[in-house]
Amino acid sequence: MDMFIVRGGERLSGCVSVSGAKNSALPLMAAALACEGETILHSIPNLVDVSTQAQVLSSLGMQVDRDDSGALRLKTIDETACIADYELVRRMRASVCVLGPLLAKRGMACVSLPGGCNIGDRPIDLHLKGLSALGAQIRVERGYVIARAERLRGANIFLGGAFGSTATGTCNVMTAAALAEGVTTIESAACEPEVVDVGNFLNAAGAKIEGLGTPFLRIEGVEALQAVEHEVIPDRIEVATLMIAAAMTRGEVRLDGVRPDHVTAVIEKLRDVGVTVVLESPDQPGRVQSVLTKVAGKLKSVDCIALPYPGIPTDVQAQLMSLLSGISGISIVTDKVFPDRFMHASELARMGAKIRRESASAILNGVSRLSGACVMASDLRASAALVLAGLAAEGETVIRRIYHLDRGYERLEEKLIALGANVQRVRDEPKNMPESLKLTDNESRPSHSELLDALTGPHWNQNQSDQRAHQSKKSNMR
Ligand SMILES: CC(=O)N[C@H]1[C@@H](OP(=O)(O)OP(=O)(O)OC[C@H]2O[C@@H](n3ccc(=O)[nH]c3=O)[C@H](O)[C@@H]2O)O[C@H](CO)[C@@H](O)[C@@H]1O
Ligand SMILES: C=C(OP(=O)(O)O)C(=O)O
Repeated sequence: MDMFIVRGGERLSGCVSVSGAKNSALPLMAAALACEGETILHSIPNLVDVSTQAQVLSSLGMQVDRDDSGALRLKTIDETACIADYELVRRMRASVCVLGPLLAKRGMACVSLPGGCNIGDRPIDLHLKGLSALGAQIRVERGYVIARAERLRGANIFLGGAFGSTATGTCNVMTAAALAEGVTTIESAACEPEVVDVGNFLNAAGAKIEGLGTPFLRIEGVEALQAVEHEVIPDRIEVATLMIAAAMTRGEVRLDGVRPDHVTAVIEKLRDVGVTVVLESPDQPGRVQSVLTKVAGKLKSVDCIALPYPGIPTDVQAQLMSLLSGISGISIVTDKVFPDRFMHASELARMGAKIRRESASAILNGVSRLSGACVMASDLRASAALVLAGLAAEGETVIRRIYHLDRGYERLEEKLIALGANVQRVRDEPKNMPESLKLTDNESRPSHSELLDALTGPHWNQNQSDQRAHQSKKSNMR
């Protein structure tokens, strides 16, 4: 297992390019199951999740190769397979996206209930509701969704749940409906750009989907989909993460290959905080372009709420919390998509953040500077939030269980290093722990002497007699 050692305090500056979107790439790969011929996907990021999805698809009879240009080529060579095994599917959420295409194309599917980031309740009832409405017979047995259908038939489907719509669920139902007989309408469809990307891919392959990007989709089923070549959209979550990294280090960073209209809510929030964000072509936000993020003056605390698109993405909530933890004043961060997605709060607290949880919100009392510590990544975006906190913190931060990060960011540390950050990837072994975080018993805690220094050091507002008392206590303790 690897860990990161981040030495904080470097101001990020320079330019990096954004990778293709993970949350587009994965359902797109699954949608290739529904097509005849060879699908070619460009700008698929090189991620652990992408190789897991490739393994899921190989187990379902697809040949998946990366060619010399970096494009992913996917072709069905055996249509008889229909079991997506627990061992693979448990590793990530998007593997459930094979369910709709399998049912529509092969008439049967046996797919393990999916895994994914541990960010709260993640049922798939809406996926199953939509596919059942299309005429599939579905049972959940021993951890698997077992589904059959002769020919799916169009239906009117409402995909809204308690916390909005479902992104992967919309991809599943939309792909199945594209090959169903007759017309399907989906109300409360997810509007996320990644869902639109999958819809555009299906339309290029011959599907008839109207209303993409709105909550109402009308899908006229077709007999077959013909494989096409497709370019994955830029990763808006990576864009937001790097913009926040620039803000937290008071840096100046240009990102190439951004769709600004996919991150409008984040840009607006950063501007509220006092960050300057300059678009290359402000009159054409729907065009892929460069975006400059820089900080000149003082930053201020703000409240923010993670919502379904076009709101602030829940996948950026942790990174924003990291930013706001280090800005003086009170900020309230609320997550209306995953109300329990606050695993990063206790780790940020190790770095000095003052955070109080209240149901779906975290109340932050921003500190002037976070301090380096040894922290544990709990999920993908929590990992990113901790890396950002480490960049801004005083001293060294060790982030363990960085494998979460590798699921969803392509070469993040390389990009940060290119921008001037001091980040090192090392094996998670006691010998690699930096001196500042080492203890004699090889645990990653500060030494007793450092703790005593903190108790008696100059950071206190003490009168002289208090200081003398602390000093004498310190010598007794030694
Ligand atoms: C691979 C992928 O694309 N992952 C993204 C996708 O996850 P994913 O598609 O799993 O997330 P959903 O959009 O389905 O979940 C949104 C909300 O709906 C609820 N829900 C979902 C499905 C369902 O059948 N029933 C139900 O109640 C969820 O618990 C959650 O509260 O969208 C999330 C929300 O933007 C992002 O955080 C994930 O990064
Ligand atoms: C939650 C995420 O991923 P997944 O849905 O694959 O768990 C994410 O990308 O932040």
